[in-house]
Amino acid sequence: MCGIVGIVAKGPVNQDLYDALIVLQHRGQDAAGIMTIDDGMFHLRKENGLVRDVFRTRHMKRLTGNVGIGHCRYPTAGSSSSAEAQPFYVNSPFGISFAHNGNLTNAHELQDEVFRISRRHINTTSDSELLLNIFAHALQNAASFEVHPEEIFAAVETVHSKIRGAYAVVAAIIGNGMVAFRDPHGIRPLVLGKRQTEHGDEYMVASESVALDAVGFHFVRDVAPGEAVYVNEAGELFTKQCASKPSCTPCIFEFVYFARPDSFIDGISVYASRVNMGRKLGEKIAREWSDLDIDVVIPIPETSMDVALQIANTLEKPYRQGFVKNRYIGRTFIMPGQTQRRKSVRRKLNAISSEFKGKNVLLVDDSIVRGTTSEQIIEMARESGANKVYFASAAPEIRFPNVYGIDMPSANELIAYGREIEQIADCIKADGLIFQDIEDLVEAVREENNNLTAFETSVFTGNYITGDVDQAYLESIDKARSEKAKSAPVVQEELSNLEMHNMGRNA
Ligand SMILES: O=P(O)(O)OC[C@H]1O[C@H](OP(=O)(O)OP(=O)(O)O)[C@H](O)[C@@H]1O
Ligand SMILES: NC(=O)CC[C@H](N)C(=O)O
Ligand SMILES: [Mg+2]
Repeated sequence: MCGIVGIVAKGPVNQDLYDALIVLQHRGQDAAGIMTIDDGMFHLRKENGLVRDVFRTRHMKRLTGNVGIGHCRYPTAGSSSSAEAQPFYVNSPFGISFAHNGNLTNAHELQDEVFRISRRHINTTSDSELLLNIFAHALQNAASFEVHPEEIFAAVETVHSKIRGAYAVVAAIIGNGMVAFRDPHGIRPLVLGKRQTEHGDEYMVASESVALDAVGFHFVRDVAPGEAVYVNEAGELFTKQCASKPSCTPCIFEFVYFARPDSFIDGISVYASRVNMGRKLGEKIAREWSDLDIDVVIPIPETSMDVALQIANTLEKPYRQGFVKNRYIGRTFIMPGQTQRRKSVRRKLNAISSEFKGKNVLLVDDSIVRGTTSEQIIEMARESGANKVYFASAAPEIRFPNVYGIDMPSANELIAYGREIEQIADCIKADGLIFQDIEDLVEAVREENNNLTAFETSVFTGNYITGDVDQAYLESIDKARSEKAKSAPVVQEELSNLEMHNMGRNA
């Protein structure tokens, strides 16, 4: 997952973009970037690292201008070279900078077309750079220097017709303004916000509504699946549905894990959906484990806390904080390699022994993906003297790779792949293990907005909403992006890709 943001304001946007990226940090910890437009020039700073480390005062001072976009990255395609940090940039037409959350499923086929037909060179292995070039080529024939909104929307229509996969995009065009659009299935989230000033209205788009809150924009609405939003430099807003058959099927994993609880996605409070998940799972535990003597419910910080509290309420059992999270360590799951992920669990979480000693504990997590966290946490609970250790997951068993912006390319790496629940329990050494049912998960989220009829649930069901994902594609991403592939020497070479960054005229 990545975080994207874009602002067209009446004054400098650098600080607001930075503050928005800080609250979107949970969506991508590998790299961050901001590109602003000032006086017909782009100013760019992007680098590997957390937002707070990438931007120093000297960079912020150079990021001048009233229009800009930002990105924090969690790679799902290409390499983790800083050259693939975003925003990306092309010089033609006009000069376009571009940031993308999601993952394309037909990037490979398009690569050849972009070179042979569009005569455009892609200098990285990033699917986002490819997407930018498809958009740029579609806009190439705009009639005048000042692009008409209809020309922007026609370019987005072309993008929709060529691209498959998940994409929430924001772009800034020199001399024109900001464009944002969302894929026709609405897999990745995107919201529109507005701020009124004495000089006129300012607009902002962001991956999550929490970014609007952080910088004082009020939430206007979600960008609809397939829709494009264009704000010109004068601050006028234009919108158009650019997909022929849009449908709203957001990624359910946003609600399970990715998004912050204080965000709203497609009319759904992420927090409320997690409370509902806790209630549903609590009811299942009460039904199926009525004979178990659970003394205490303990969350595995941070994301599962809202779920665990509701499970405790439903079971009428005490809720206790048995693990303390080190506030300076980021999310484990979105770290780039398994070695780093394994090491970080114990650095990040420490047990309060008194909460475990002699007790039958029910540990709760939002999901079990590779089993990195659950296995170590159960070991820690036992070292702290727990009697029995039961484990509950607010998401069902994850058995299928993700192709839409979550870096889970390889079924073999998923602990539930090819295993029944008892076997998974054996692997993580739990005395009992229970998963949410998929119907209950969907219902928990849908309860908050009945207008949504379906979600992107492929990691649980193997049904990919875009309908174009076959075994050959899954094998190709497994080959390219599995842990084994990532540790192969070829990736090291890839890291030395030309790191073509552009700091603008004043660099
Ligand atoms: O089975 P695994 O492969 O370990 O993945 C699942 C775990 O990873 C995530 O936590 P993470 O530490 O990323 O973030 P959090 O602090 O938001 O819970 C998630 O909340 C689970 O705890
Ligand atoms: N997680 C994401 O949204 C990733 C965006 C893009 N596919 C990249 O790898 O950079
Ligand atoms: Mg977690």
